[in-house]
Amino acid sequence: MMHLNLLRLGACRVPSRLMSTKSTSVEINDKTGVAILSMCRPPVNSQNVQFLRDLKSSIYEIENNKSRGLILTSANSNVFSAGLDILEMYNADKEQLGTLWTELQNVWIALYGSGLPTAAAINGHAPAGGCLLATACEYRAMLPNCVIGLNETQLGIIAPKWLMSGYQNILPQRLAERALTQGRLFTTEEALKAGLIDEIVNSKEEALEKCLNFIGTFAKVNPLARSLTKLQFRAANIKEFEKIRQKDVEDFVSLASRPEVQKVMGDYLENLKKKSKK
Ligand SMILES: CCCCCC/C=C\CC(=O)SCCNC(=O)CCNC(=O)[C@H](O)C(C)(C)COP(=O)(O)OP(=O)(O)OC[C@H]1O[C@@H](n2cnc3c(N)ncnc32)[C@H](O)[C@@H]1OP(=O)(O)O
Repeated sequence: MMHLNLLRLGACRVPSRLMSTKSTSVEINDKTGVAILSMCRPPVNSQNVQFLRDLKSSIYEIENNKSRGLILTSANSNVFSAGLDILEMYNADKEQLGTLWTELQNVWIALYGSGLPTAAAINGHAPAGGCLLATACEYRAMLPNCVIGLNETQLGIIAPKWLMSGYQNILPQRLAERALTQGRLFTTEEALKAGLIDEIVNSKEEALEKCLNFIGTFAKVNPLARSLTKLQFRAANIKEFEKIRQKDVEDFVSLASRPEVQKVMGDYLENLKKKSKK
């Protein structure tokens, strides 16, 4: 069914502009002005340095092109994003770890601090860094039988405060604290109940349609007023992040390079590989 807001945005088959990088592709519908940013780094959109750089440049390109909104999704059929590429954290030297973390920060601030309406069409699993991207957006529609959450404590690592901002924007404090300390991954159904996602959908197409509808709710709102209002809500988290940005990289490098943390990562990787061979 074609929804009212979709009609307001004039969604129909119209020419689209395409832009792409090695691991992202962007389609901007000329009529709606809404950009669909697809992550395409098979098999699981794990976030290595190049992928994060591509994502950042696509986000800024969409912002600079004066798109009407941004929908983040995955070109992979069952994973939105598996989070940071553990292969790039395991046995990495301090410089590599610092670069990876800096690029993750850059992507987060580009998305969380975007003035555009942002929505995530979560068409697959979204653990850790995948959840980070989804919760940086303003709206989430997700497919059933998937998981989403910040499971860092299960890897022996700690999500810094800025990384928790998405959770804190969305979940009640008590629930956010419990989920983070447990390293809990929510099923789609649990995520809806907790308020971590907005809707459950049956297909990627429906997820995109719901996201487009969400963006359509702003069709009659002045874009600058909307954007400044959004950023006022996010200003305290952004300011706090900018204050600790450099130290946060140092903390990550120091923690991630500890032998006991490297051992947990190595074991975790091995289990992932064993599981995928079954
Ligand atoms: C020190 C301070 C740090 C602070 C905070 C850190 C912030 C973010 C941290 C992170 O993002 S850490 C990454 C955490 N990610 C995960 O725990 C997810 C792990 N992956 C999975 O659970 C599953 O892969 C999946 C996403 C549910 C998908 O399952 P599926 O069955 O579809 O695919 P698999 O067979 O498991 O995997 C295919 C293939 O990909 C490899 N792989 C999966 N995830 C990662 C990853 N994150 N990094 C690198 N590689 C990954 C997996 O090993 C398989 O490889 P092959 O065996 O085929 O070679």
